[in-house]
Amino acid sequence: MNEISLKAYAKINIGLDISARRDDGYHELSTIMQSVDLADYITVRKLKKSSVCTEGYVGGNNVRVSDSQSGIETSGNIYIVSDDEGIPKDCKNIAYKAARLMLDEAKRSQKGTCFNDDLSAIDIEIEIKKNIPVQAGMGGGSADAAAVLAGMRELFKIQIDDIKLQKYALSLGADVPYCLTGGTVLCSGIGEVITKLPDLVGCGFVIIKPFKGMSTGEIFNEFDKSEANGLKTVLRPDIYKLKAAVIQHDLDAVSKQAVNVLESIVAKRLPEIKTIKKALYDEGAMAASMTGSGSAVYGIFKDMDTAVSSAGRLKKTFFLNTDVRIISAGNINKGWEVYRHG
Ligand SMILES: C[C@@](CO)(OP(=O)(O)O)[C@H](O)COP(=O)(O)OP(=O)(O)OC[C@H]1O[C@@H](n2ccc(N)nc2=O)[C@H](O)[C@@H]1O
Ligand SMILES: Nc1ncnc2c1ncn2[C@@H]1O[C@H](COP(=O)(O)OP(=O)(O)O)[C@@H](O)[C@H]1O
Repeated sequence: MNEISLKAYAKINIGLDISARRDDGYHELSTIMQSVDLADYITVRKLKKSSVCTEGYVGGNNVRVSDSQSGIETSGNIYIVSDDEGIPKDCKNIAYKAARLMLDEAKRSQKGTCFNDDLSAIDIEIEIKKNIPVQAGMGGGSADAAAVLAGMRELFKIQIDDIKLQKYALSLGADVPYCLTGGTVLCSGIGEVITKLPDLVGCGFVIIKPFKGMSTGEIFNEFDKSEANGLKTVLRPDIYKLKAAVIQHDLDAVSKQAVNVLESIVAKRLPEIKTIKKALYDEGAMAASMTGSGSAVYGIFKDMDTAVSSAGRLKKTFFLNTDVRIISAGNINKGWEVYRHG
């Protein structure tokens, strides 16, 4: 097998509460995470060293940059190729970091075995076809990283268990362990304590992403400042009620708890959040809330057909000639899946 292709699914946060700030700056949170059927397409490819183009090679819309440009100690080049001009193509790409961990792991586990690949003779190309909006609170980069971890384990037949893979995932970012698991899940800790819940079936989502994205770190910083100034967000979800509602498949009760404590912070910077929520409610959404640290907002609709027709109407009417992206999506019970071996 020379390559593996995977879908890396986006997530939304249904309800997000923050309980504490840890000494390392991370925040303890509670949130229901839900995978949605909007995916980046990831291909991990083995390349013979000689077949690799020179550093900084530009082909079509794709840019390849080798990690030797990053100045870090490396063994084996990793190339990021993407149709999205906005995401990093070097060691700053989280998919790159995942590939580096797994390539090193492959080399360690190859020692003393009769493995087919001569790892010193190959480079890795990670191709990312981006569909998940960036800086949306939809975990796009985290999903890409999780797919690379899972894909490389299979491609190189690396003998590591799920526990170690989850550890690697957490070292990459707070959302990555969830993206390895996917589906309907209660996440706590900084995101790594994962409790599987029954699939939230039946409903549909309309997701609206304003043109401007949000940096997760900046939003958590502002949240801290707002607390310090006595502006503590008053609207909080009751996560216990939310969890119970998911278990009972009670979509009305789920909708009542779809509240995100980071939303008011982002809405101060982006007035569009309020406008988008109103438009979703006017369309009959059972709830409308920002996902993660923003800037995308989702509406919960009673079924997928209603979500699709509402998204169509919003595109043609309220948001016509407006710089927002409108997506209708259903839920899915996984974070990633392999769709091709090559
Ligand atoms: C807020 C959430 C909710 O699902 O989603 P996004 O909006 O990013 O999609 C996540 O907790 C984001 O997870 P992730 O995007 O992986 O965060 P990381 O890269 O690990 O951290 C980026 C920065 O966010 C802050 N951070 C992140 C997670 C967390 N529980 N507490 C934090 O304080 C830290 O300042 C950190 O430096
Ligand atoms: N594979 C990737 N896909 C998207 N963004 C990436 C990727 N690798 C690194 N990034 C950087 O991570 C930041 C956060 O991106 P993203 O994962 O979309 O955030 P969020 O989870 O908040 O939606 C972006 O500013 C982007 O430059």
